[in-house]
Amino acid sequence: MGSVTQHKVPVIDFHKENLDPHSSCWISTSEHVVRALEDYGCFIVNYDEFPLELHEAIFGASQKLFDLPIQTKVLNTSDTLTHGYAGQHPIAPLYEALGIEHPTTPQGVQKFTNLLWPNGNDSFCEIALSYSKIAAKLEQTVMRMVSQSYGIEKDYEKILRSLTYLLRLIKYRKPRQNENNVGIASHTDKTFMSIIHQHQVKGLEIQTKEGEWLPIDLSSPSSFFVLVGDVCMAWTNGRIESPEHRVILPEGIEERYSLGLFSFVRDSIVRVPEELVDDEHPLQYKPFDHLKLLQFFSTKDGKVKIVSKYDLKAYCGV
Ligand SMILES: O=C(O)CCC(=O)C(=O)O
Ligand SMILES: [Fe+2]
Repeated sequence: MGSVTQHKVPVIDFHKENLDPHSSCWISTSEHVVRALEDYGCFIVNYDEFPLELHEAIFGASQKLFDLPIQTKVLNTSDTLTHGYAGQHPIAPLYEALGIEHPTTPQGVQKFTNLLWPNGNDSFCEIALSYSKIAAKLEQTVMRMVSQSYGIEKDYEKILRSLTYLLRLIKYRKPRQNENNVGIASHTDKTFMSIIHQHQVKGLEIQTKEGEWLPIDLSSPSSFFVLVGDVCMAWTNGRIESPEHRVILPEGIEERYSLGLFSFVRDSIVRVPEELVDDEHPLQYKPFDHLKLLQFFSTKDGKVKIVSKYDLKAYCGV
């Protein structure tokens, strides 16, 4: 009988001391982060810097947003695929989402707020901006650790100059009779990186490389889920892989709210850094344009297709 390994998504604490790049624990934390990403493509982070009040505030704000009439919510359109309102889709009937473009800037949140609340909503602006800045900082800390470990900081600086964010606010309603409880079917994110936060109700699951589904338990209000998108997988020449994930709504819940801070590389070609290509690691992905990748994986009516990481090879595989 072979031994059975119990897989568990790694949990890493980020606090003041290990977030100082000059500290000795920065190095050990970086090693932990890189190992988690290489093994699972994701990890849970307990992020000390995140205030409890902001957790309550952003989900309170999100609830009010989804309570707006549908005619108002559909005003949230975008020139960029997957960046605007999504809902009532036959393949994901429980899922509804709105997207704030450039949410780490006052102009970005203001533009979104003006559209949905023509009489203004300063509190929403303030909350969405504070939340997005903290989540973006978390992503950048993680990627600094990764790029330092791989010796590709210069390449990361270049990516960072072209990086734009989208804050997606998501609501899943409970299934009606005869509907199944799949909130979002198995997929990998077509992002550079994704940072997920949730409110009380569980349901997010990831698939390990061995094919096992693991629940993501974000039990504390300061827990976040960091996951690699397909674009980061290609950029690291497959050193880290984007994990398949899905949302299965637990029995008996009324609804589930979550938030995704997603990053995209705009107006710049993504190339695998030379340092990550050698005899042992031949080049796997050709240089590509992130927004064209979104187009490649979208249907004619502008909806993103639910596809896996293996499909990326069809777009930019060598
Ligand atoms: O709601 C969640 O927890 C995850 C959402 C997700 O995977 C996505 O929007 O791509
Ligand atoms: Fe996702």
